[in-house]
Amino acid sequence: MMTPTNNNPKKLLEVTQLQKQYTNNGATNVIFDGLDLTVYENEFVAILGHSGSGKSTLLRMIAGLESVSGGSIVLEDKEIKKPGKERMMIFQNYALLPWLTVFENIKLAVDEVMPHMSEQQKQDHVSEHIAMVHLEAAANKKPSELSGGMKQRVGIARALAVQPLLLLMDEPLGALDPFTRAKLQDQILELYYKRHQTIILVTHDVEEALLMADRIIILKAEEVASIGKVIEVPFEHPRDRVKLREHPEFNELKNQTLKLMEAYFEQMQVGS
Ligand SMILES: Nc1ncnc2c1ncn2[C@@H]1O[C@H](COP(=O)(O)OP(=O)(O)OP(=O)(O)O)[C@@H](O)[C@H]1O
Repeated sequence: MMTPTNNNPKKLLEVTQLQKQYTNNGATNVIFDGLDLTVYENEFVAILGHSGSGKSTLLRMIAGLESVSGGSIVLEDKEIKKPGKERMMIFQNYALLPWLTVFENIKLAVDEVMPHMSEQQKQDHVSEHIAMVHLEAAANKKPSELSGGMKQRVGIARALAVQPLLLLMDEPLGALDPFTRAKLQDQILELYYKRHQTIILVTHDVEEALLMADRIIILKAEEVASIGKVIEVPFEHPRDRVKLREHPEFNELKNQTLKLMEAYFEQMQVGS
């Protein structure tokens, strides 16, 4: 695990003096004006912030789905200009192809990024990832036959099958009921431990961020969006949600974070 005590963590992603603005009908809306952020290898970073604080815009720029207006985003010495297979994004709305089965949805991604593998190797690779998210029994089902939680597990399996350097998750569990959500949080953590996957997770949920992340970046939006606070989450991995919820430090940190976000929200209301 990437922990604050790791002596010499390797930088994976460097966001430097990032600027982003949108111009619509001649009016310019500046979202970021000089944001800096470093993410280290094998780190789990959560980006928290209220609606409109720029979380999705930042993640989409890291994914290469959105252009930057200034500054740079560099992944392992390579500047990000467009989407690439070393960064996989998981969306809230699953983004599965409805006419393909679970197996075929994942296979499509594998075919695209692993052309050097034999057909048998690719099929084994897909099966292995289906097993990883415990969906063996649903391998030949279409997305319409699956629950929301199952669809999201397909999305996770598909993203991990591509073996990205960086996994980007934009509110991936936002549409799920609390129990399915908790189960998937645990499964994502399990994959994080097994694969040493570097992850950036965008979420509104303070408890989710504290339960999962090594470090939490809280965005605030006044005139422009910026990093309001960085929290190094002090709890050892692997984490147990039941024990953590009873931990006084967990509750203290949760309350402090909520208060801070409320204050940022108030400031935004005043500014807008
Ligand atoms: N295509 C666009 N054109 C103009 N402004 C945009 C565009 N996309 C986003 N914005 C603006 O950028 C700001 C940040 O939006 P963003 O969606 O990144 O916030 P967010 O924190 O992800 O919000 P939410 O939690 O509601 O998803 C908002 O003020 C939004 O209006």
